[in-house]
Formats: sequence, structure tokens, C-alpha cells
Amino acid sequence: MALGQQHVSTHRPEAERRDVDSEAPPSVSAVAFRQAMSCLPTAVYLVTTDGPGGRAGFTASAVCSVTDDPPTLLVCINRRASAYAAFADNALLCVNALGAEHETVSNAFGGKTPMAERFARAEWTTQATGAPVLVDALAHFECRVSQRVAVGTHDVLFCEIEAMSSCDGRERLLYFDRQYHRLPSR
Ligand SMILES: NC(=O)C1=CN([C@@H]2O[C@H](COP(=O)(O)OP(=O)(O)OC[C@H]3O[C@@H](n4cnc5c(N)ncnc54)[C@H](O)[C@@H]3O)[C@@H](O)[C@H]2O)C=CC1
Ligand SMILES: Cc1cc2nc3c(=O)[nH]c(=O)nc-3n(C[C@H](O)[C@H](O)[C@H](O)COP(=O)(O)O)c2cc1C
Repeated sequence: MALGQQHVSTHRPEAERRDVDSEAPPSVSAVAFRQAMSCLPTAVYLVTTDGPGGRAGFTASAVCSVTDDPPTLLVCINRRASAYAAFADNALLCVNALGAEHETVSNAFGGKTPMAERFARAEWTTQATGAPVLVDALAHFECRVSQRVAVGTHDVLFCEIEAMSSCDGRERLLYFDRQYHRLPSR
């Protein structure tokens, strides 16, 4: 093992394996998990919604492509987030991918800022679904939530794409090592 590397093993002999429904405490702490996750770079998104539950949005890195048939993303949202109630009530959302110039607005949507103030920090439009689309998003995906699954502290929202725009050539905003970084397109 290289100097400074730490190996966190989750391997158990067959007889010791627990059912996924077991109440036994996990063998990897949340702190160790977050530390490991902090070294993996991710893209950064503003996930936004509007509808009967009101307008809301939050900064997200837990966004992933699921399948291209039908084109589907997943988004993980903490049930303790101030935006959660709106996402629980609304069926439509928009996943806005951020460019390097969006660091300030990403900080606003990243917590503690009142909802109206978050949206006042950028320019928005509505297109196919009525969910807020960031005018200068690097790319956006307007979606209908097709399934919701509660896992631990979060809900996983499966989101079928109804309309979208593809990435342009600007620098991307990345997040890793608990900081923002800029990535040239080529
Ligand atoms: N998936 C999530 O819910 C994420 C939440 N955050 C939140 O943003 C704030 C700043 O985070 P950092 O400065 O990156 O330090 P941190 O130590 O809280 O997070 C390090 C990494 O762990 C993961 N992570 C953090 N909180 C998580 C959670 N509740 N559930 C699953 N994965 C999680 C993310 O990959 C994150 O980049 C914290 O309050 C954190 O909880 C940040 C990234 C992802
Ligand atoms: C870079 C970054 C990525 C984040 N990713 C997620 C995420 O994927 N899911 C999530 O529930 N919260 C994520 N958060 C946290 C939320 O953006 C927000 O801070 C949290 O919901 C608390 O906000 P509140 O003050 O409105 O309750 C992320 C925060 C940052 C800064």
C-alpha cells in the first residue's frame, strides 16, 4: 500500500454478513465515508422545482445518469434540506449543470440562504415543464419525477427527462476536496 494510503475494509465472511434490513450499526462511519467521498471530483448542479409545493432549489453533486431508455437521471436530496418539502410536493424539476462562473450562485443554493434570495442571484426562465431553468446553465435537464425511494437520510428521485439542452464549450464547475475547481472543456 502506498505511503499515506488508508484501506477501509467492508469485507465480512459469509456467516457474519448482515441482512440489509438489519438494525446492526454500520461498520464504516459517516465521517470516514465523507472523507473518502471528498477526494472524488463531481460536477455541480442547481436542482430546482416549482409547482403546488412552491419554488425551491438546492446545490447538488449527487446526480447520476441511470438509463438512456427512457432517458433518466437520479438526484439524491436530504430530507432535512429546507428545499425538501417543495420537492416532495412537486412532480417536476430541472437539473441545471453549472459552469465555472457559477460558483457564487452555487454557494447561495448550498444552504442557509433564504429561497427568494437564492433565485435573485441568477436569471431564470421557464420552458417545457415550468420548472426553473437557469438561463446560462452549461446544460439543463427538465424532468418529471417517476419514482422516489427513501434511503437513509436521503430520498433518491428518479427523473425522466422531458426536455434538455446539451453542454456548451465553457469551463465546467467541479467540486472535490471540499472546494470548487474549474475544468476547461478540452
Ligand atoms: N449528497 C449530499 O447530501 C451532499 C451534501 N453536502 C453537504 O454540503 C456541505 C459541505 O460538504 P463538504 O464541504 O464537501 O464536506 P463533507 O465532509 O460534509 O462532505 C464530503 C463529501 O461527502 C459526501 N457527503 C457529504 N454529506 C453527505 C451526506 N449527507 N450524504 C451523502 N454523502 C455526503 C459528498 O460527496 C461530499 O463531497 C455539508 O453540509 C454536506 O453535508 C455536500 C455534498 C453532497
Ligand atoms: C457542492 C455541494 C454539493 C451538494 N450536494 C448535495 C446533494 O447532492 N444532495 C443534497 O441533499 N444536498 C447537497 N448539498 C447540500 C445542499 O445544497 C444544502 O446545503 C442543504 O440542503 C442544506 O440547505 P438548507 O440550508 O437550505 O437546508 C450540497 C452542497 C454543496 C455545497
